[in-house]
Amino acid sequence: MNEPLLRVEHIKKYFTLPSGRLLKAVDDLSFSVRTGETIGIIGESGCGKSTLARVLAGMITPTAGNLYFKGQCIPAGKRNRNLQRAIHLVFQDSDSAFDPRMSVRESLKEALYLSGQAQGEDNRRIAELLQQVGLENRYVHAYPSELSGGQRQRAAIARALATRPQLLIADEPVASLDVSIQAQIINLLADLQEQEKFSMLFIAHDLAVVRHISDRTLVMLAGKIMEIGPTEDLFTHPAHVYTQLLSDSILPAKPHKESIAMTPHLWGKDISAAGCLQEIRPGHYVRREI
Ligand SMILES: Nc1ncnc2c1ncn2[C@@H]1O[C@H](COP(=O)(O)OP(=O)(O)OP(=O)(O)O)[C@@H](O)[C@H]1O
Repeated sequence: MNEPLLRVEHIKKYFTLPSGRLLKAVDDLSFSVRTGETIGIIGESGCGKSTLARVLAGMITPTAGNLYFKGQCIPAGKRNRNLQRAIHLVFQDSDSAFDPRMSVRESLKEALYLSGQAQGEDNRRIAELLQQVGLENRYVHAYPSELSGGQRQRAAIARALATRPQLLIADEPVASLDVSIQAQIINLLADLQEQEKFSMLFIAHDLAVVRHISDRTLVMLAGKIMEIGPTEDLFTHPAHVYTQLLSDSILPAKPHKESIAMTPHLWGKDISAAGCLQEIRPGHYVRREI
């Protein structure tokens, strides 16, 4: 069997809060990302999606666990430039993703430089990137504040593409955009993935979008995987009670802070507690109590 692009093995990320309490934001996650596939990651606010994204993108060091990129172990906190180029994160808030003092051209140039691409090629490559993301060339000298939210997100995607990533992690990439623009950006990401053949982790609260764009879907609760499987199978026959609640929209997409800690205890027992993932259908795993 082919080695997956990325193998995530028993990754944990714990934070020590000022009160001294240990917050298990990501708690022993294991899964693989295959070349060219999109995995949607869903789960209510605070379940650890962004923390997982930041660990995978090398922005924070995991408390424990291992990552393997194309079979090679990536030592925690020791990411080289090749890997930084290979895994790229696109945030929800494209505003803060840019240096406000740098024009679109300067940001793209910097990304090309950091990814070690030939400098004489800059102008051609920048024009090509802007065209790929549907941003008119006249915006090349614009500053982030001069762009609309949708244009800024296109520029952020162009910058991600500049490094020719093999894995793009999109963390709520359309959440801050007008509804009318959201579909454009989603379709853009899907088209680019088709062209460039990168793998994608797509984090979103909007289940319809995840269902539309993902080959497989991973459901998180309290830092753990509750269910992972082929998207259509998972949405049509959700096997974990939490997935059923999410897909029936019984749980609000963005719950109040107080309800976050409540959810695992909805039925008087902790549905995210111990247990292990069991395969119920080919490639479809569900957390079951031991
Ligand atoms: N640097 C940090 N220090 C302490 N706690 C943190 C830190 N970063 C995240 N957390 C906590 O870890 C938990 C998971 O946060 P995370 O942002 O990963 O959730 P999320 O599922 O992405 O939420 P959302 O959907 O609202 O973006 C939350 O309780 C959050 O408050």
